[in-house]
Amino acid sequence: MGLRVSDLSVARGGIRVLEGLSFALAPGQALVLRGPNGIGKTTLLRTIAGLQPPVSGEVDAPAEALVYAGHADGIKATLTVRENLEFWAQAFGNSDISGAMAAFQLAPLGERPAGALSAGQKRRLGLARLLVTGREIWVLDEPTVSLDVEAVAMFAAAVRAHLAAGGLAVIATHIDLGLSEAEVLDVTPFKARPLEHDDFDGAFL
Ligand SMILES: Nc1ncnc2c1ncn2[C@@H]1O[C@H](COP(=O)(O)OP(=O)(O)OP(=O)(O)O)[C@@H](O)[C@H]1O
Repeated sequence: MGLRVSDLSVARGGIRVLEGLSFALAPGQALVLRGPNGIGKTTLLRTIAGLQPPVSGEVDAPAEALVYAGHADGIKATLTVRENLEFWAQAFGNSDISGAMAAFQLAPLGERPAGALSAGQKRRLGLARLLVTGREIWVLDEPTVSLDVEAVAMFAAAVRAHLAAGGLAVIATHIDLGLSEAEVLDVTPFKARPLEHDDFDGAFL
């Protein structure tokens, strides 16, 4: 089960931001997306995740194998850390949250309402959620925001374990995750050119 992106163009707010992107990932592979603020990484990830349609081109990935984690936490503030994970595990047809709790060292926070966590702790919970989904394709937008060095290492280890188990991941990040095995794609050269009018005069008439 892989992910293939072919000649993809994506738009935000009706304006094309990236065009002509192609890449393929096989099980066990990770791709890190780089590029300056506003270039279109979030837009690309949302398109890959099927949350918005492409302008043109194709994303070939089984939707039922994919999970997207974006900027919004999606954490239920009144549930405890443990209950949040149990809720998500159940939503994805799983029950065992122990691996996820351990990977992000959440046991000491298990009975705390998620609303009472710090930003970095919330992020750790949000990332732990990936593990309970059991899904193969992780599409992650800035997963390490608010994380300290130790938590970034937890995340990198979780990605590595995911890849070793035959998963794959596309990750937009500005920081070095220390994942030397990941391919890096700078999307800057794929910035969409301004639209050219076929009928230049017509635009003024
Ligand atoms: N709701 C919106 N309506 C219109 N344009 C938007 C909207 N949200 C973002 N944009 C614009 O779309 C472009 C692509 O944004 P996107 O969030 O995909 O970039 P990014 O590469 O993820 O940036 P960052 O590194 O800052 O997260 C930017 O120029 C941005 O200003």
